[in-house]
Amino acid sequence: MGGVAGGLVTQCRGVWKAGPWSGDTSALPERLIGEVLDRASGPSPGATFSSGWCISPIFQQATTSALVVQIKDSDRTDDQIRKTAELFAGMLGQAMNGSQQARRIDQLSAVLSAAAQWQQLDDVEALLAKIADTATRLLGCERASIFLWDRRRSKLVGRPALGIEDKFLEVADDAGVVGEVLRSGEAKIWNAGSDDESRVNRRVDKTLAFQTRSLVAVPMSRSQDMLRREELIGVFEAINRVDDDFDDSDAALLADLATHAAVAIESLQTRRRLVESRDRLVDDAASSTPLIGSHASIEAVRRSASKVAKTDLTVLVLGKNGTGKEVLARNIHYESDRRSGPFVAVNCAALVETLLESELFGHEKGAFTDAHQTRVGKFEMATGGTLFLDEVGDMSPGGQAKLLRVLEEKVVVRVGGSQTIPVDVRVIAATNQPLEDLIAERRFREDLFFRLNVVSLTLPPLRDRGDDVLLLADHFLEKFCYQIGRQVPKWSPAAESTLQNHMWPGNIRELRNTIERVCYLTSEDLIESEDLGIAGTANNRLGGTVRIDMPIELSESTRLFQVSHIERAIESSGGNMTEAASRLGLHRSNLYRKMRQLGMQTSGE
Ligand SMILES: Nc1ncnc2c1ncn2[C@@H]1O[C@H](COP(=O)(O)OP(=O)(O)OP(=O)(O)O)[C@@H](O)[C@H]1O
Repeated sequence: MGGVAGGLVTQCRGVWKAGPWSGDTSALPERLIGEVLDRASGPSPGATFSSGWCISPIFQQATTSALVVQIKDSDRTDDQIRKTAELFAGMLGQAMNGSQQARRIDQLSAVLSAAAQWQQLDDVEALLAKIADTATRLLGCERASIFLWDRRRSKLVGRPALGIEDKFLEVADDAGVVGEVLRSGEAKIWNAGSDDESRVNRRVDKTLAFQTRSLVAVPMSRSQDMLRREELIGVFEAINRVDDDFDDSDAALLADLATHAAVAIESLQTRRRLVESRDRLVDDAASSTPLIGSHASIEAVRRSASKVAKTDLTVLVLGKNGTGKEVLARNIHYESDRRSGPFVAVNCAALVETLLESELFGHEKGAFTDAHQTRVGKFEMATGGTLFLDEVGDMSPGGQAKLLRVLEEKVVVRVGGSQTIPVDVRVIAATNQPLEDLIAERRFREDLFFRLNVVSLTLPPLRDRGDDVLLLADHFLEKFCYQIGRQVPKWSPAAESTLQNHMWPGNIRELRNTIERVCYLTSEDLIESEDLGIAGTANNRLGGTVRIDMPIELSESTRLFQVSHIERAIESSGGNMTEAASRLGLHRSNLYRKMRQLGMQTSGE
């Protein structure tokens, strides 16, 4: 074309920049270029000649450029020069658009792959550091920082702290460029030299011994709508682009990162809150079933339970009714790695044979007449946790065969279904019956016994636990008094010796029920022996009436009578529920139902 200087000129935030450029740039006709571009319209505007320059505009998605050539001593006609300039401008525009698009695609895929990695982190500090790291790399800048908004204190808390180890930086939420972003909900760019110096919070630079030359900051929000202030969670800032000033394409890239970063931060915080509240619930549940007792036999059981808790072995807990088999099973569960999973208890004796199968393994809709809905069984419910099978010795032969299969294959098939469902469950079984005798009588499968009896723990009867009776009595007294808001009374020496001398055929459950009754029915500061209402005391309930200090309604006294009557039957049957039920003229499962109706504690619930 005969030009002596020329090349590409691009407008960057109001300033013209030449590059690539051949020749001297000092004479760049900035005003003329601006005028030509202001006038130009359409996708391929023609070239303009003026004052010895040929200017051919190039419009792209994000930037405005022009091919600019100084014309001197050309032997070509104006028309030839114009056509050539337009041809080159068109080609350049296409090439630039293509490379811009390719760069954008590269950036977006880098953002997506970074965001996928962020989702896997479960530590907030590590996540923020990783996000800042990604931004620094993708924007080619020196630092990136996330300012989380502490609305209550009107502060923006910078994390990670712009390069200072183990510290964080706090600024007022209306200061500097980040403050502007928070106020407007819009991206802001600041470049030294071309932008107003007073916009930058230099106090931060001083604190960090750092020199900010350029920065871009975008809002971070839970919603796509950045103007919804209530959804803003902070500001994402990148500082000092290494090779250039920041421009709109950097702001767009940072905004993409900010969208994904906000989602990752929010979901991690939600996950953390959920985990914290779950842990609190688990801790509450664990502390609500303490294994009280310091007798040597209990200490030994406690030690073995702690050891076995760390494994996934099946445990068989042996002991008479009410000795605390379920409490021990819960303790093993809460000491194990499965503690955040469910603890599901099933009383095998409380269910008739036909129901037990569907209770344990679930059933499909229509499997039998009453199966109106598909129902998940206890095995499935306990997945990830522990299944406590109480009174396993009372299981029917059919139930035993199915249980054995599940323990061996670790899959269940719902009643009426054909699909096998994998279950990851630790089984703790318990019984008050001598399983060896049941095996000899062919009432319990030997192979199932060996499956269950991998580790066995035996709980002694309460009468063999010495001073544990008093420890447990104090524990229950405090618990029930707390429940009804009553000052904790004291035991008279005679009451203490009655507690210690009683045989406790119903074991800890009987003790618990006795103390509960005492708490509700007496009001004195001192509990006398006869208040206990147990066999051998002057005014016991076996011999006559329970002493009641407080006036109570007829329905309540009827309930108490029934409770007392059932307890008496259980006690005099030595805790054997089948025998107690037959003494009361009830089927065993009906006795359990009645006990539940009366608010009595039955195990396996
Ligand atoms: N060591 C203990 N510390 C505190 N409370 C206990 C302890 N052992 C048992 N209990 C309480 O005694 C009652 C009976 O305990 P649990 O149900 O665990 O006995 P069990 O042996 O499983 O009874 P069953 O044989 O009838 O199923 C419950 O109220 C339980 O909270």
